[in-house]
Amino acid sequence: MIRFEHVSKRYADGTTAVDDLSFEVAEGELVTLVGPSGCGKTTTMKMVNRLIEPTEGRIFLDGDDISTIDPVRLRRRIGYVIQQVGLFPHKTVLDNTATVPHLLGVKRAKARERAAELLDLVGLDPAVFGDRYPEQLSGGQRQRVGVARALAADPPVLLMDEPFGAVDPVVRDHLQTEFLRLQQTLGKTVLFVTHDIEEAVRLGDRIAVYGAGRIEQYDTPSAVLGAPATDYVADFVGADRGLKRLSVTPIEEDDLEQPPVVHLDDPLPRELDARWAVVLDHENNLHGWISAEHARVAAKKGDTVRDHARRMEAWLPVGASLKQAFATMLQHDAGWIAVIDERSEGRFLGVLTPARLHEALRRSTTADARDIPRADVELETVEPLVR
Ligand SMILES: Nc1ncnc2c1ncn2[C@@H]1O[C@H](COP(=O)(O)OP(=O)(O)OP(=O)(O)O)[C@@H](O)[C@H]1O
Repeated sequence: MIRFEHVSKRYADGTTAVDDLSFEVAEGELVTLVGPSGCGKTTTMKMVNRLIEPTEGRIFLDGDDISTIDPVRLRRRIGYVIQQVGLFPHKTVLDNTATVPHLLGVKRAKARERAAELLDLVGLDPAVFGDRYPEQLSGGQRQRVGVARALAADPPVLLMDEPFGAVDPVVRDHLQTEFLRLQQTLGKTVLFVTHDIEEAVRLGDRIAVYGAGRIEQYDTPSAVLGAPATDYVADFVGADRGLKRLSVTPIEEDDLEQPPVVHLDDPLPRELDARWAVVLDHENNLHGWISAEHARVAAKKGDTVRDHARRMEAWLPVGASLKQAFATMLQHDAGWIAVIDERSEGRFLGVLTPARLHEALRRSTTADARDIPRADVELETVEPLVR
């Protein structure tokens, strides 16, 4: 979708901002450009919508050499979101969002209707926010309007230059989550500039790690964290890259253990093979859990599992990250968490234990380019604890 071929940019004062850059972004892919200040990320991005012209090389959009496309027409195919959102202060939120389609000839009423849909999509109720002016919004809300406005003409490509850079970490986290959700439905081709490796890892299908004017590594978050190509990349992603890998490694079905299972309407078991069992309903959806000790001591004649099952607090859908799994274990002080299939209304798939979590983390980096020796000592497996 976007292809850079030997692109360089040298400014008049002799600064080489970008040096012989070649890379490709596939259709529907979200690529984050990450690196320290001044390494050429913004220059790279602005060359795509021709706000900056390269000194050498060519850039293709959907097979077309962009130097042959009129810049105004080119920019209609490309949404642009920047940190200083640049909303028109004298226009309402709705009119700000409707501006581009209206300029492109869409009737005003139709453009406003579409704008309302988009505001809804980015989490702003048009009935509440539509008539406000930009100064009546929080920083996070302004950024949302910026994203809605960039999407208004439904461009296939989005360029986003530190769009969430000016808001506090909590709002930023929300905006990232919302944007990922949005991207799942929209499937735009996105170039996203950030200097924050956490953000790059969280959002990117692939990450381009920049050194001065060059890409040092272009790969998936898991590969960049698990096998940094150079010492520079290893330093940039940080000594805690192992921890960061937790957030990009999903829980898979193969990671799960199968504990004893009982059903809601079963008679209460007198004996269990373990200290607890998972309780399922008649469709094998997760209901809760039951402790063997409790079942043995508290049971009265004729009790069923339903009378003694406890709610399951610690659970996650398959595909959630190992970081979420770890956080959930800590939050609920649980030695294991249940994993369900959300697509089939909560069918129980198995449980993730700390030992399995460790194995999954290993799986995420089968090869470590820097050959850091692994600790091959297995700890005694501790029996899972359930409170
Ligand atoms: N108009 C210009 N004239 C001369 N040098 C420039 C110009 N614009 C940018 N540069 C230089 O080009 C280099 C790359 O700048 P660029 O804005 O692409 O970096 P960046 O990685 O986006 O940085 P930041 O994260 O700080 O925004 C920097 O050294 C910058 O000083």
